[in-house]
Formats: sequence, C-alpha cells, structure tokens
Amino acid sequence: MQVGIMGGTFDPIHIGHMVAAETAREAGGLDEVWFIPSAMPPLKNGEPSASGEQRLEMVYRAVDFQPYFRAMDIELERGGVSYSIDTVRELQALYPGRAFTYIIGADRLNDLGSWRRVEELAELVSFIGLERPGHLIDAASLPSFISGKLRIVQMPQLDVSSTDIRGRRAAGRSIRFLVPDKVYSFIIRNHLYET
Ligand SMILES: Nc1ncnc2c1ncn2[C@@H]1O[C@H](COP(=O)(O)OP(=O)(O)OP(=O)(O)O)[C@@H](O)[C@H]1O
Ligand SMILES: O=C(O)c1ccc[n+]([C@@H]2O[C@H](COP(=O)([O-])O)[C@@H](O)[C@H]2O)c1
Repeated sequence: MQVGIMGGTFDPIHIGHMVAAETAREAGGLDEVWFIPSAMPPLKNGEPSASGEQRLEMVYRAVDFQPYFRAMDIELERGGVSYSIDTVRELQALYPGRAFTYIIGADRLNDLGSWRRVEELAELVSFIGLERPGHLIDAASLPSFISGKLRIVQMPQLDVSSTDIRGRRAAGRSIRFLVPDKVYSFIIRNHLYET
C-alpha cells in the first residue's frame, strides 16, 4: 500500500493543502494520503495560533467523507517539536508493509537540507514536491542524495496560505471558499483568528 504523508501546521488547513494532497495522490498512484498536524513545527518561529486540538479538529473536518484522505494525531500525541524522521519511524513501526511518500510544498522543499537527519529520512521515504506561488523549487539548493527520491509534480497554482487566511480574519475579511466548508463553519463558530 502506497501512503502519502501530508505534514503541516494546518493553522488552518486550506484548499492549497487539499489540492496539493489530491494532486500528489493522483500523480504518485497513492492509495491514501494521511494528514498529520504537527505539535510544534521545527522551522517556524513562535507557536501556532490555534491549539493543537483545534487544528486537528479542522483537519478531521477537511477529510471527512473523503475516501482517500485520513487525519492522524500521531505528532500531537507525541508532543514537542515534530521532526518528520521521528514520525516516519513511528509510522513504519505501527503500519508495516506501507511505502511512504512525503508530500511537500516548494517553500519547505527548499529548506529540506536543514531538516533533522534528512539523509536517513530520504532512505525511508520518497518525496513528491509541489510548486506554490512565490516559491519556485530551487533544484540547486536540494541535497544531492534527494535527487533519486524526489518527483516534482505540477499542481494548479493556488496563492493561498494559512498566514493569509489568519490575516484576512484579523482584518475582518472573508475566507469563504479558501477553506473547506466544514472548516469554515468551525473557524466562524469558534471565533478563530479574529485578533
Ligand atoms: N498553496 C499551497 N500550494 C502548495 N503547497 C502548499 C500550499 N500551502 C501549503 N502547502 C504545503 O503544505 C505543507 C504544510 O503547510 P503549512 O501547514 O505550513 O501551510 P502554510 O499555508 O504554508 O502555513 P503558514 O502560512 O502559516 O506558514 C507544506 O509542505 C507546504 O509547502
Ligand atoms: O523534520 C524536520 O526537521 C522538519 C523541518 C521542517 C518541517 N518539517 C515538517 O514538514 C511539514 C510542513 O512544515 P510546516 O512548517 O510548513 O508546517 C510538517 O509536517 C513539519 O513537521 C519537518
């Protein structure tokens, strides 16, 4: 079974994440994509705005009734800084027989060289990289050991980010259709990102 790992802060999850996951699923022939919200993202400054529980709930809502998508609380349960090498090792122990592909947007791909024990990670998983507006993939900056393990896939370019969504909320602007409907209603009902 081929499984895609869509890791992220998901603060909140948005249509960019959904289209990235679906594009990777189709192009990579993946049977499922597992969305895994991090407890503490390794390379971001500061704490996420919404709680881990809220971010996980939004991910559950986004994947609800999607046949190929699952949400996993493995990083939130582990707590601390969410290094992907720890997650992949844990997933391999829990789910033997799966082949894992890490799905990654261009911004994160460009700093892959500074991920914890990335050479070891690249021995355990393949990568699917996706360009996103404002973040072209810089092939020259990628560690050499990645080349045989990385496939770059074209996706419809969506200039949407969690930062932009939080900014719109703080400015009292609409975020409708930038997030899945059930995520939208959760954000509105819980007054997330208003300040
Ligand atoms: N619009 C998008 N297109 C393609 N990939 C995306 C897009 N938005 C996020 N990703 C990818 O999804 C993964 C998780 O992203 P993350 O949850 O940090 O969202 P973000 O929108 O980048 O958040 P923030 O704006 O808070 O930094 C990363 O690999 C990121 O590159
Ligand atoms: O393992 C690492 O060193 C590492 C460094 C940066 C990011 N990651 C993972 O990459 C995913 C996307 O990161 P982010 O910061 O864009 O949410 C998320 O699952 C992070 O845990 C992992």
